[in-house]
Amino acid sequence: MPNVSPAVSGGRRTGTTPRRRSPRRWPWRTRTTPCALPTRSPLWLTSAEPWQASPAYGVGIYGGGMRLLTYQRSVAGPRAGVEAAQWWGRMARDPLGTYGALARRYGDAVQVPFGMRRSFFLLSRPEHAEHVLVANQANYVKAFTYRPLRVFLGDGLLTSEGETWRRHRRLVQPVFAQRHIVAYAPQMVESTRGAVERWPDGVLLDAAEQLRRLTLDVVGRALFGSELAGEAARTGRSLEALQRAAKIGTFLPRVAARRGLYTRMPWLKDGIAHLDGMVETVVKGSGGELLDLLKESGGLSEDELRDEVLTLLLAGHETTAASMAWTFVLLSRYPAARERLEGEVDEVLGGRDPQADDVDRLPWTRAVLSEAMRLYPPAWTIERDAVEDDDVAGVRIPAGSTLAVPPYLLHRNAEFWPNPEGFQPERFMGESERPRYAYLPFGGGKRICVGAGFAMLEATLMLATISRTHRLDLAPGMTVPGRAEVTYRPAGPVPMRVSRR
Ligand code: HEM
Repeated sequence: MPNVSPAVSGGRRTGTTPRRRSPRRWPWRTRTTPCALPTRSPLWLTSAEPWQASPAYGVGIYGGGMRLLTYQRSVAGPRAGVEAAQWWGRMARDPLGTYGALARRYGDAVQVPFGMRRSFFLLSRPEHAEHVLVANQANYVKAFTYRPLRVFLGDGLLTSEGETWRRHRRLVQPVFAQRHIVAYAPQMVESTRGAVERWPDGVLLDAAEQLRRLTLDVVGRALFGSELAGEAARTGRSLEALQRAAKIGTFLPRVAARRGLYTRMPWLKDGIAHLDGMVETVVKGSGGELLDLLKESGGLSEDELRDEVLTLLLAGHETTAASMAWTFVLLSRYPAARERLEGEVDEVLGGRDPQADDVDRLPWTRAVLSEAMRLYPPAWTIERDAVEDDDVAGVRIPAGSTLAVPPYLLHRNAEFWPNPEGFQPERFMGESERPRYAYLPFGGGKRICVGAGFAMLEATLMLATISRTHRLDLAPGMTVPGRAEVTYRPAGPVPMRVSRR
């Protein structure tokens, strides 16, 4: 983030002119050349090729000296200098809230200057997402915001690029093919049934913790043949630390090694040591199908194998746990949707636990999950850096810019989602006229979530298995705030009363 410090200039009172408070001005702002077109005017937004018409200028203090910075402004947004710096300050504290505020103030495409002549673009229309993630995906790499995560996940699928990413993806993808993942269904149901039977009737439990434990158990057993449920509480805390570090690290310069992060965030060390230990245990274990495949491929070095195992363990349980927690919170708030869900589960399953081929016969159950992921997408933002200049559905993007296409904003764009804040699973029943990229909980293009099919199967089976016998009710008077870091999840414990149906 640029180091911009405000200064104040005031005029001395002369003669007998009545005392008037002179407006305080930022000195560089008085010298700023305004855009030829006002950035917030509708004219500006409808101009045929606005970026050709006028660059925007900003002056700020960078690297100790005052410099004039030019930004090719193609869409509305805060001005370079203090105004942009204030937004960056907000973003560091509350990224999701600030993205929402920027979109409300400036519209579906927002440009926020940062650093030396670079810009961040916040794009929240389906055609933006389609262009960046699919149509011209070759022009985009994972954004610099993934840099702190990369320090820990290294060459794992989530954070690698280029030939390394292609090699890993070719290895891992076959394990997640539809015909393969149905074989994990019995394990998913067995783990869920085991967990649910241990829940004492009528007692308040932390649902977030219980569901994290369950998803870690499923991923550990199904993919790696390891029992990890007992590690869930510590893993949860380690992940909290990792996510916080990833958020803070985005705003630190030169974060390229663990040591650099530990110096600034010593509290991180314990958590990372725990995750490393867990990966070590998994790698040394006898393995599930995925681990065997990764080991036997001969295509991965030892370090790459560890990076991949850690990536799949983390990406594969935290996201599903968050979406399950949000789903139960919503069901507790919307009893009619819950009754319909229980009715469907009772009718289709007739008193037994579900199997993989029941999933197609549980449309309302799947719609409930899809709607929960619309309102609370665990991967709430997707970010890329542009390699070359581009034109994203009318927004001119200079090379080196960073772009965010946040599912959180796309999923709440009122143009495509009437009553965007309402929980209405019926939106997902039957065909829809919506553009394909108005909904992208699993991303899109070549970097689409490799575990999407696994996650949907797991979540549907879990929800049906739990709802067949149990109900979860949010403790009276509880509100559940979210925390958006790498994932968007409940900010703390989610106390819910478990009762047998
Ligand atoms: C509800 C659950 C899940 C959600 C919402 C989710 C969401 C996402 C999204 C949006 C991406 C794309 C990120 C980007 O383009 O920058 C992604 C990537 C990925 N996800 Fe998931 N995910 C879920 C579950 C899983 C599961 C169960 C696994 C594995 C067991 C998994 C493994 C991965 C991996 C390895 C990547 C990186 C893929 C690549 O870049 O090639 N995810 N996920």
